[in-house]
Amino acid sequence: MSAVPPDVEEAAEGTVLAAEQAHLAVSRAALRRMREHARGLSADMAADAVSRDLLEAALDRRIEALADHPDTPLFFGRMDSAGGDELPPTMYVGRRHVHDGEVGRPLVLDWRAPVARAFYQAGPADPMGWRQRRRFGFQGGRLTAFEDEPLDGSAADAVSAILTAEIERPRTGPMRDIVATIQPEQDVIVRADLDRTLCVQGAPGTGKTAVGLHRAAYLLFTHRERLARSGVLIVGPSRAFLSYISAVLPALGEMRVEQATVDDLLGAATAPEPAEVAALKGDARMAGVLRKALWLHVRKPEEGLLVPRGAARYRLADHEVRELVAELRGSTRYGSGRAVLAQRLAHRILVLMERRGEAPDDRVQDAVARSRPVKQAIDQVWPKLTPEQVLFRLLSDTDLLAAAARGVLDDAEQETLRWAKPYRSHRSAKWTAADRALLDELADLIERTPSLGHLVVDEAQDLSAMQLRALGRRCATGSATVLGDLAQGTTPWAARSWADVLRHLDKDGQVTELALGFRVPGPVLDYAARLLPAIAPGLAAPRSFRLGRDALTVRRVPDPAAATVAAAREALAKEGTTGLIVADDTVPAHAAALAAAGLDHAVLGADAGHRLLLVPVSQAKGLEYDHVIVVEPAAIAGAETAGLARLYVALTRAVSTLTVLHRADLPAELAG
Ligand SMILES: Nc1ncnc2c1ncn2[C@@H]1O[C@H](COP(=O)(O)OP(=O)(O)OP(=O)(O)O)[C@@H](O)[C@H]1O
Repeated sequence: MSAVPPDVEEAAEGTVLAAEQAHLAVSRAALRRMREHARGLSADMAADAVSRDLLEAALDRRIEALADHPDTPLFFGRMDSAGGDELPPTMYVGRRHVHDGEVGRPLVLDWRAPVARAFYQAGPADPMGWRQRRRFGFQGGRLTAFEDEPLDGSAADAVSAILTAEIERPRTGPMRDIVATIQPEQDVIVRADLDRTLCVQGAPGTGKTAVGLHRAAYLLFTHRERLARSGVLIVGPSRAFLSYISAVLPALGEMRVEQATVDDLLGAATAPEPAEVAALKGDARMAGVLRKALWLHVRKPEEGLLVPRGAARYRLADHEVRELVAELRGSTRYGSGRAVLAQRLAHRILVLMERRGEAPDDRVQDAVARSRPVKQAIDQVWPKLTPEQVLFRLLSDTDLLAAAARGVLDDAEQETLRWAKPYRSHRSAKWTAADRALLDELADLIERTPSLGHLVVDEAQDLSAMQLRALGRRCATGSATVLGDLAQGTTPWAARSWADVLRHLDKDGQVTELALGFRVPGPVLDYAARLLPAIAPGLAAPRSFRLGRDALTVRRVPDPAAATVAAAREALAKEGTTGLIVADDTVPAHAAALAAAGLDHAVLGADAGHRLLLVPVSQAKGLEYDHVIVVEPAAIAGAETAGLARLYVALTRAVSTLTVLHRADLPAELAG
């Protein structure tokens, strides 16, 4: 076979590139027309004012979604078919459908369309009817390169340069979507059916968060109507994390997905508490204790019921009331039980009326159910309660706690739970993070919590059984994508197995693993992995996609403060962001040192616009920076029970370089 001369090859490539640029220009013009068309649509055809408002809002969203962002490529891939009848000869894959208005010819297909799956999944083992995959390289919005991959197995097993460039690109701001480079094993998770709950274990930087967000976008596209009604929620570990990921879904055209921390959902803590108390309150056994505590408030009726109606008086004997209460006790939500009991009592009275020859209808039953004697009887037997009242009593009333916890918690555990200094009332009580999950459990025992269509839970390893139950009931009729890493668990109640997590969520789910890291360079990941035998002995050491030969520097320094300033200055001279991760209690000292040295910086959370961020280690989870400086690992490891796991999180935030500075000896597990 004769080789094609380089200049001829270059010219041919130039022609192909020009043709692709022309297709981009045509697609952009078509998108502009689609947007103009949407602008021209009127909401006036709506039947009434409410429908008009809804339609107007939908049109506004449509117009917004059709905006052409000059910096994001409209398509990033192309597939050429192998010639069968079922597939189009060519398909361009991009962030949204773009079609030619006149004939409706598709110019770009949304990456979430079923046919577009081939762009991510087709390979020599299964070309799925396609002959070739083409990836495009962009600079800003300009198409500058392309790369072809035959799907018949004739290509050398080379790694795509465009993919490598995308993964190695310096990070400059909030997280970006990965829609152009989703990997086959990630795509399987992204496109899993809506009714499947998936649990993804993955080492740092394997793309769990990215996959969770793309799955939300995929599900919203594929089940638009159903999920528009029931809703999708992303739950993340901190506000800083949510702000970091906040741009991803809007970039994929999904403007209306809720994002929340567990605190946002359950309420923030107003009091701290020792780890061992928190761990016990987070234990799944508390669900049974709370249930019992609540139902212990239903008293055995000692009296019958007397209902006067006009001149007549109707009487139910005490045993009849007892029977009705016993039937209902524990078989309904506590709150609805009150209403049902009122109706059943009223019904019995109605039967008495009929026996006396009256002909009462439903309205009479309702009136009796709402009458004063019935209300009084119910308030006595089945009192109205708030979650706060019940938890207040449980944590302050030794007898109630003993009765509710009998056979479940031993004496020492009951002692641990009880407030050492009880509050004066449920109104003045301060609640801890663990209490918030208990209150949520009680709220659900009283009134059913509404369920969403899908929940994405990130950093799920950090949630207690009781918090997981709170999330599980928020997707009781839906499904969940559960993401996390058992090695990064830092809470007193961190999960030890995903089977446990799924059980607490009350979901039948499948556990899968992502094994290839896209963030952390190989040498840095290997270094951090020295901690794994101590923090998660069951997990295999992660692999990295990235070589990053000079990525790791570990330096013992006589003056950490000065060395930190020097390292920060050095990092700032390079491209991208720098995260200076330090033990929480040393943040003010480091901030002062950076300010004194005149280095522009912000403490994480205060302001997103700075290239140098000072990060309290407790806030680092889920985040990433091009350059990371970790100061005094021993201080981080020594500050809390799960200190080594916290250190593992800190050491795995770097995209390009990690510098570890220490004066004290490194923790033995890391020293190697
Ligand atoms: N297929 C991919 N193509 C390009 N970039 C990717 C891909 N998968 C992951 N990344 C990038 O790798 C980085 C890490 O991804 P992500 O934050 O989702 O990982 P994670 O598993 O959630 O990490 P952690 O456990 O540390 O929170 C991100 O910058 C993400 O954009």
